[in-house]
Amino acid sequence: MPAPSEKPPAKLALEDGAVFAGRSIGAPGECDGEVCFNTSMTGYQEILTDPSYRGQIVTMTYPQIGNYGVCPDDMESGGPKLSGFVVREESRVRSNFRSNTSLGDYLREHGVVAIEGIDTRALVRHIRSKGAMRGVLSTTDLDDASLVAKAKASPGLVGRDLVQEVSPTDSQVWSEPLSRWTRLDGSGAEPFEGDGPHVVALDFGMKWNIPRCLVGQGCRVTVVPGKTPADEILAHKPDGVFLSNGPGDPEPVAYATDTIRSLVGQKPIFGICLGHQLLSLALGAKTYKMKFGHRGANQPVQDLSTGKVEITSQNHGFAVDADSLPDSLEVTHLSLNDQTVEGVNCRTAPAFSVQYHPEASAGPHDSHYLFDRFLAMMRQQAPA
Ligand SMILES: NC(=O)CC[C@H](N)C(=O)O
Repeated sequence: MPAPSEKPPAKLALEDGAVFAGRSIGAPGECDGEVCFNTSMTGYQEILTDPSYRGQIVTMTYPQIGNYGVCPDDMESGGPKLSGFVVREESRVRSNFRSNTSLGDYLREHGVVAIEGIDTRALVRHIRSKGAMRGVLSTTDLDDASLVAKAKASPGLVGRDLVQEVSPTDSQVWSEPLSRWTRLDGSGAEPFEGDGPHVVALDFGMKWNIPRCLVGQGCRVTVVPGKTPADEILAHKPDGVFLSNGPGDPEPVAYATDTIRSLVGQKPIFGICLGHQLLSLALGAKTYKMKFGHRGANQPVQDLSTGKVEITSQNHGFAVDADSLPDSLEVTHLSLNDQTVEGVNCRTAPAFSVQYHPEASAGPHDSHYLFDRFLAMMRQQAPA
């Protein structure tokens, strides 16, 4: 790894004129996107490859990133999906028998523009007080005025369908189980096609740990593109339909809300994150853009049905508006940080969803029980 003095200069500029100068730790080039921050201490690899970060420049609040390298087992998709990456300091050493490459080499290999050496605390305080902002990260243009102009011209997230950039074009049967490093019982990880309830997963940019968890529950899992219409989904004869996470604003993904609306009541449905927002929209609720969102592995959520608090992994910048819920939807989970909606249940049909990530990766496993709830719902609805 090059010494800090040998790393080329890089700059991050925000649309409001703030500019942060640092050093490049990734590929040469320039990217734009919404600048957000994640408070996880670990999980940078899962964050880099989570397709929900499409269109975003992610800042890690934890000050040193890269310490445990990059491991082939910890991918959440086929490669980085975000726009750019910001850290306080890239670790000079990587120490992990599971890793096969360093963070910097991985970023360069995949063309990710990334910066270190900026005051990430100042950047995060800026975004927290002023709200999420568009930005530009560059190693090729270091002129402040030019960068700020480019940040202002960046399209942002609102009103764009980013799902189509990360959703697959073909269906596949999923057989990869949880890696043995994340299995709660520590057992091996041979490919496995479950013989339990058949789940058709609508992939809007799905994190791979979700189908791994479903297979871990014994489910047979068929992953289909996010644009798959209802009749094609039903032709797979599913016992349940899963709605995945995914990037950007849920409102423009109208083809998915139409599909979901016609599936509600026909099959048990479980949605995570974007899937939760799309289910809520399909049933008549509204979504809105949050000031700076929830991203981290330490977000407290209360399950209102049990009163229990779970610490959750989250990544979202939009949310379901509690005041817009139709009578058919009830709030089941609340954020204890800001009282926003974290889960809903349909009163009239077997369908529920959460705004956070029970598949963890990275993050705590407190919410894994939601996969059990989905399994129980499918078993209950199955014809005798
Ligand atoms: N992880 C997700 O599915 C994110 C959902 C949506 N893109 C948001 O930012 O709110």
